[in-house]
Amino acid sequence: MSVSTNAIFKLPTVKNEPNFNYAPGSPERAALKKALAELEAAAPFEVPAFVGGKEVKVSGERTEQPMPHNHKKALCTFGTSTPDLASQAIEAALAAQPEWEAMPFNDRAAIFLRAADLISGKYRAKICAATMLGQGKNVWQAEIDAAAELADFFRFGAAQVEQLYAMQPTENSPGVWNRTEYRPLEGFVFAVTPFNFTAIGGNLVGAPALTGNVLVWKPSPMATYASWLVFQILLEAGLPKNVIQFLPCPNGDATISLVDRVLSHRMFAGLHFTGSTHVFRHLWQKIGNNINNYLSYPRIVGETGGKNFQLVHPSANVRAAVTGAIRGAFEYQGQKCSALSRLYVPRGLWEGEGKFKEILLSETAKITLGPVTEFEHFMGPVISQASFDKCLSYVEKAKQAGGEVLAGGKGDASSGYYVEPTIILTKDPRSPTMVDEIFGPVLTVYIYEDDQFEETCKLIDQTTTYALTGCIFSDDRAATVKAGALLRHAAGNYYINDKSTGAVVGAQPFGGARGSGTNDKAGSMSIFFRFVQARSVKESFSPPESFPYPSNQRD
Ligand SMILES: NC(=O)c1ccc[n+]([C@@H]2O[C@H](COP(=O)([O-])OP(=O)(O)OC[C@H]3O[C@@H](n4cnc5c(N)ncnc54)[C@H](O)[C@@H]3O)[C@@H](O)[C@H]2O)c1
Ligand SMILES: N[C@@H](CCC=O)C(=O)O
Repeated sequence: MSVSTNAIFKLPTVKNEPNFNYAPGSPERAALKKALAELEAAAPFEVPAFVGGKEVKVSGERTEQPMPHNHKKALCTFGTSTPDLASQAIEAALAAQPEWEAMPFNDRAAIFLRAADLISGKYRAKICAATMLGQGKNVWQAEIDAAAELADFFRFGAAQVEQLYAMQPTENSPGVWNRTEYRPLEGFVFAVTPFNFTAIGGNLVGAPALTGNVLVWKPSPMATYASWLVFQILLEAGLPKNVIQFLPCPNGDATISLVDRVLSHRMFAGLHFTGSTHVFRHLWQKIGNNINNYLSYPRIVGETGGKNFQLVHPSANVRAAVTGAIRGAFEYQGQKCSALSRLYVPRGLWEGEGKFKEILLSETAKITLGPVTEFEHFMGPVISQASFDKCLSYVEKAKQAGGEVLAGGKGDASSGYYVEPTIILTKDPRSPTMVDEIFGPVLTVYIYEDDQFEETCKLIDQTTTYALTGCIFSDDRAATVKAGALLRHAAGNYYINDKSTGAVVGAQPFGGARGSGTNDKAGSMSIFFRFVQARSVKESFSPPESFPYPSNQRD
């Protein structure tokens, strides 16, 4: 319920956005093909910065966001937002704050509900097409991200903030009314967003804005166009033009200077980050170094890397476990933070006719790689040359560590950044590809002895610094219970007889602990606590008019 001047409103009930399936002949498939053709024909788009309610053409060298499946062609170009522009952006955001935080919640919520409808309706094909061309997703991966998850973040976000605001003190002594007011943070929030999910970019700005915060948004250079579209949709939905400032910037020195300027501002009130662990730690250190400059202690929210596991128990349904492994490791080319990259299989299930290895390899051999515009491919390109090189360098590292390449291991970056779905068998459970986040389609398998199940759980728990996602396939309830306990701290999102990826807003709040982030659970009410400053208000209807207490009276 939300309070306006003359009524208490109740938000409409929200539901997860149903997925389109894009089957041949379906209207959504035709609409998507049309959107892809239109974007390809019109690209490269020029994406400006947006500061103080206006587009700003940034002068100087322009950077391209290439299409990963056809990297000679750019989807968009953008300039380099400078530290001075960042300073202007902060002042513009701060100037917008009083009006935005004073807007009744139901009106803020209505903007995000309307944006969700624009995403799932009018702009569905366009935002999916932009995510496919710019971030190298196939149709299904774009649909579950840019259409469904983004709409879910905005709709569930509104409902979760409504729930948060409804959390009120339960105790009121006679003549007293106690209330809690959830104020936005005093200052601005800085959102630094990753390339791999259009929805995450939207949520990193959307969650703080829903709770009345103003923002400076530095999108990923590799997702600039889709981020710009999300921003345009929010404006069309009625977001006041100066609540979010949009600052595109290439990686490297330019980003470092921009970030330094933003993080040294006295009114910096919160960081909403998703990306790699090392960048997050670096930002945290900078914030620590500036701690004496700030008006308040900034809220630091960061969801970061993973080295996600799948544990197969000897009782497991092998076909289900293989399917979980293939989808978990190779969908979106292993570029989900939740992607599977270390697989533990018991020796008794591994080798032989109809066993795990045979099914895994024969199914993987059916995967085709190709341009995102050819809908039949299960896999597409990785995001960049750097990612391509990283994947192949890890294949070499695995070989040097004694690993055997069972499938893939090669790539071709001549037209798009294609890395084959790669499966490595290792005898060393702490070899580099079992420990480091690669963020590509490289899966390493370790075979454990069937009677070493508990030891293997402990090994999984202690192998990496990450604790993002993990799953177990088991049809033995006692083993499932045992693993659940031994792996309690090894993953923030844990799945039983399901793959390690695919968390849904409202259903599986997302985030990991240890080196994987602050685990503030995107997609749940918890995240909104980080972007409010509660104020407790006590109102006395009959305040006392003399100071002594009864205990002060003489006997
Ligand atoms: N845990 C999660 O929920 C989650 C979700 C998605 C992605 N991720 C993680 O994100 C990573 C992949 O995304 P990415 O490649 O965009 O990550 P990244 O860390 O390279 O970039 C993230 C953001 O930080 C910016 N950035 C890069 N270097 C910077 C620096 N020195 N100073 C300040 N900002 C800098 C980038 O421009 C981008 O906006 C993976 O590690 C993945 O696991 C985690
Ligand atoms: N929420 C997504 C992962 C987002 C990270 O990249 C999943 O659960 O697969």
